[in-house]
Amino acid sequence: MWDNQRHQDVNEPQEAVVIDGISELTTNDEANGGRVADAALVVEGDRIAWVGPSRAAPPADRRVDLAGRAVLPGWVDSHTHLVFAGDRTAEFEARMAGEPYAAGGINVTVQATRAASDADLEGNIERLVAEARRGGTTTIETKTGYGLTVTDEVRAARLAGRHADAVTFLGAHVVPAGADPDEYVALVAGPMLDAVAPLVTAVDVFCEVGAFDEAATRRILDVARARGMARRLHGNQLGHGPGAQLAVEYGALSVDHLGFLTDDDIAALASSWAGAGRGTVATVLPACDLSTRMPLAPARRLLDAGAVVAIASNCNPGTSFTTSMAFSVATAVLQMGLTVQEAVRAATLGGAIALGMDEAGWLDPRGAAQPAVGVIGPGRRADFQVLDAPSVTHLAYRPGVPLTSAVWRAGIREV
Ligand SMILES: N=CN[C@@H](CCC(=O)O)C(=O)O
Ligand SMILES: [Zn+2]
Repeated sequence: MWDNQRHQDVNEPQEAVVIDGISELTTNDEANGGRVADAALVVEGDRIAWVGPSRAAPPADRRVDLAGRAVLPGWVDSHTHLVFAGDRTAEFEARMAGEPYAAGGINVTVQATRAASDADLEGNIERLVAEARRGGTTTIETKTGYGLTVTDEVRAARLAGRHADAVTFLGAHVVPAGADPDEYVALVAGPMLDAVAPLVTAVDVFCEVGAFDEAATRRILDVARARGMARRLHGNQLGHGPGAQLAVEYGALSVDHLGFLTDDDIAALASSWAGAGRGTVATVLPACDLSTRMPLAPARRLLDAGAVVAIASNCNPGTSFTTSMAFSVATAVLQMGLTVQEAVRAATLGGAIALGMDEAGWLDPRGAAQPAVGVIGPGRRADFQVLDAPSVTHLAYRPGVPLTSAVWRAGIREV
């Protein structure tokens, strides 16, 4: 029977642990059609060593019996903003009373974040990463963007890099209160980017009315591309804009939000995957769409057109104060028209593709090369979650119920 004790010895070199009694194993691996019934898997060190039907499981040093529970990859949350202080409860209450969301609220968090100590900021990141882990998240990206001075953005990147698997530079979040817009864009694309570059893995711009227009977005993306840095965009969140098309043009890893897309935008995102290289992932943020009372991103149309879709939490104090990927998945199923399997894939492998972590050798913020994530298959990082349910269908069938009962990351049971 599955016990709830943490297994401290799992990461001993080459110890083989067979996880057996899996009613349904979601692998995201084409080698087995993405799913294996009555399955087992073997963990060795920090990797998956074997996956297959229970009856064929090889001998191992230790056996864990899941007694008919479902296993799936750990969530890969490819979009969060965890480096902040303060909260925006009052703004949320006003929104629920009918006020529209406006990007200007970001400056409220900027003031609180600048005033906070390193210890307070780091404690907040740690708490939120731990909360995400309890909910099944094994890989998490986070962004700067509530500092908006060279010193504060560097501090955010440094603190984020101690706890997140990927750190994105979002100096181009909004123009800080009192700053000249042109001068601020020059600062972001110049000295600020120079200072944060060693600490981050990608550059992001909030391309939206009230944040950065097309010309400013191009200016920053041109510099990021010339430096060989990965690009991503916040786009098409508050209205239709050029974000999705710019993301494809600049070969961005992802464009995120996407509540306002034309057929042409959807076609561009889909056709970005037509060639041999990587395209741009369409990342939808269901919890944010609900919390801002904005239109839901057209995830169904994106998938039908052939786009690669990711689901992320967008955890931040303004538009989406949740780390729950399970809630995001359930919402994508119940409100956006995805099947459970599509939503689970988007929240695991989709996120890994959006972060460039679906292939081995990606570098974490400490500079260590990591095995691929998002798939449960031989050689992949041993990141997976156990549900207190017989299938992933229960994630949407029983919405709001905390079904994740164990979480393994890099071969270690952490929850
Ligand atoms: N859209 C831009 N940035 C965040 C919101 C940040 C905030 O309101 O504090 C987002 O992804 O939703
Ligand atoms: Zn965001």
